[in-house]
Amino acid sequence: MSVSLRSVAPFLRSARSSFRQSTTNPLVSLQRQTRSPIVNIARTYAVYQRTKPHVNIGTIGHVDHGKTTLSAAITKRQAEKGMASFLDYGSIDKAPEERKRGITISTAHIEYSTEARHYSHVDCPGHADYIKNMITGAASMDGAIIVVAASDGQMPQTREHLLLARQVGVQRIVVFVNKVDTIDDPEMLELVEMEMRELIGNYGFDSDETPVILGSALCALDGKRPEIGEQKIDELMKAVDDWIPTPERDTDKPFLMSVEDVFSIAGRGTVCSGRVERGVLKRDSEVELIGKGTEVIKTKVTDIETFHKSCEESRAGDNSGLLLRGVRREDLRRGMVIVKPGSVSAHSKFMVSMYVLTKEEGGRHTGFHENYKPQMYIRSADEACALHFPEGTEDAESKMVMPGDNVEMVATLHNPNAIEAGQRVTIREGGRTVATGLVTRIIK
Ligand SMILES: Nc1nc2c(ncn2[C@@H]2O[C@H](COP(=O)(O)OP(=O)(O)OP(=O)(O)O)[C@@H](O)[C@H]2O)c(=O)[nH]1
Ligand SMILES: [Mg+2]
Repeated sequence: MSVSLRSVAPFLRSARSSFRQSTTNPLVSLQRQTRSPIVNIARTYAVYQRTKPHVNIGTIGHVDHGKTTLSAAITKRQAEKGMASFLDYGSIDKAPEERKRGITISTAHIEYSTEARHYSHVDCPGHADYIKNMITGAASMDGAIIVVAASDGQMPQTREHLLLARQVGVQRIVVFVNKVDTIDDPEMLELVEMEMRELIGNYGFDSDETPVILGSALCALDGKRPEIGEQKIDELMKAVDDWIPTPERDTDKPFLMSVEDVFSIAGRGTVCSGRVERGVLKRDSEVELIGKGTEVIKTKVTDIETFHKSCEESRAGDNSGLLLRGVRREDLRRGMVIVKPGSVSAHSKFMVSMYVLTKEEGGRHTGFHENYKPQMYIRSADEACALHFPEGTEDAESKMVMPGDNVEMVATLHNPNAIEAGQRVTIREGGRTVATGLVTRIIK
């Protein structure tokens, strides 16, 4: 009995590539095309640092509190240690120019290292841009530095950014209380720190253990008053190294493959092909199939083929075909997921934070109302859905969502599917992308 999965491979490949094209997220591809000089410098530099664990972080916080100044100061300090290229304020704050070219890149991507790790750092210029970048996936953050000016204390965007960081799955943050050069009264500084600890606690971050560093980004950048300048940048980077965990590698997570195609091979059984999103699966492992209504199908993977060869295991990033024991072809369809038992369940109702594309970005020309019914693309699934305003929204009946808006809505799927908080989705209608979204909370 040795009919190879290879016989279906050519078909499998073409099916997959055409699917890819149809679901390529326009935001992501735009982002790829937009190469700023900063990114290129950073790339050249990054080559030397492959050996260190990589972490994505960024500066967030209220307008004018010193995010860009701090970002520049970090590169200056790390450059002095031979672990970055110095980027001055002007080269980081290129955002307005970049903004004209594409919709995602209104943030500068900066790279540097510490002794311990390699960082990609995003300096988020403004509120709306930050939200858009987080939702569209242009900026992914494993941790964040929240900047708050001692002269102002916490402001509306300090709170909104904390909330959004939490919603997109950031578990730990470090607080930098900036502009302490403008404050003479030590009690005032203590108060700012206390208030910040309380605030971050309200948003679910650890109020006691979270490091809070008090310093001046401007002094660090200008090489003045080292006790509140460069020394504080060193303390900040130490805190970031110690407090923000290195993200779990995809291969360490529970196995998940999204089904793109299903075949039956005479004499062998049913094969599902797709790209392995995370985890590692060994041959003869038990798995569950999720996405056929609320039913969970339990089965076993009796053979694995990756890159046209039968193999012992399939890992994150592989395109694999999995031979499933005792499952009928009719029970399977594209969009279902094959997962490690118990790791994922199907849901039909959840909150989704969306960025609605403008006409120029290829989106709708007009707004939409309550009970809007587009298609939702979730991994390889294409599901009918309905969007409603959250309960208690004022004037929900007449309210409109306009192109360019950020909005959080309740999505209801016609067919339940494997959904997790942090999952990115695409909202499409009549073959074009209308919005990109991020699942923030499961309801049902
Ligand atoms: N006195 C003092 N001024 C500072 C310090 N850090 C930044 N500034 C000043 O504060 C202003 C705003 O700084 P930015 O770094 O542009 O602030 P930002 O948070 O990036 O602002 P947006 O990107 O517009 O949200 C600038 O004039 C800086 O020179 C500091 O430590 N002390
Ligand atoms: Mg800025």
